[in-house]
Amino acid sequence: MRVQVVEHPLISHKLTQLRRVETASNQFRELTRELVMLLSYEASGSIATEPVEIQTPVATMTGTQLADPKPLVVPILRAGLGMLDGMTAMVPTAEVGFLGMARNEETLDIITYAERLPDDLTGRHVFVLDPMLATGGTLAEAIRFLKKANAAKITCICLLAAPEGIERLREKVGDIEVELYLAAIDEKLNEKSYIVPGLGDAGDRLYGLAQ
Ligand SMILES: O=P(O)(O)OC[C@H]1O[C@H](OP(=O)(O)OP(=O)(O)O)[C@H](O)[C@@H]1O
Ligand SMILES: O=c1cc[nH]c(=O)[nH]1
Ligand SMILES: [Mg+2]
Repeated sequence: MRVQVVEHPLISHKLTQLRRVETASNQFRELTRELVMLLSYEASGSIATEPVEIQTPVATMTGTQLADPKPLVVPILRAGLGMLDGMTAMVPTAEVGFLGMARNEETLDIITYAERLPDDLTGRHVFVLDPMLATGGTLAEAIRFLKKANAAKITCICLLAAPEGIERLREKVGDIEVELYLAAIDEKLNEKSYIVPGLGDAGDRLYGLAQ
């Protein structure tokens, strides 16, 4: 698994604003959208393209377009939904599938309450969106679904990760090609498996209420 922290002054600035406890939900949503647009520029660097003949007002030329099969973007509900808009703005041909997952805050078990993915992902490049990689349980379970459907390549975009979660994910993903793009790797998990210093519960901060 390849892990890349995307370093850029705008990402650092916006992430710092996002972390602040006083940042309200509407601002949190806008910052999330902007951060995903910046991260997706790097994360989509290996997306497949093909040549296309076009006519400009002056001449014909061979240009470039995103190739088929179309990339699939999969936000993990709830919090990943806050990243969808920024991603589809940047990757206009993308199709969208959904995974609804919640971690039981006592046992840390993952409950999958919604799954709307194509049955067959053979040859498809899948982008998974979830702002937080804490213990790694949620992302590992999402990758298991995508592997089962035969995805060719999986690129995960997260805002924050804990080192413990990255290690767990590394052990779990096995032989499939997985990339992980992040705005930052934080210090650790606390006793409730929240990322420290983190930004709190991303879903609650985006949508303003508890599950
Ligand atoms: O790495 P893990 O330990 O599995 O934790 C990370 C998960 O926790 C959060 O979702 P949550 O379960 O709070 O659901 P929500 O998005 O509905 O708030 C977050 O968005 C990840 O999906
Ligand atoms: O810090 C954390 C850990 C899990 N889920 C979150 O939203 N935040
Ligand atoms: Mg939550």
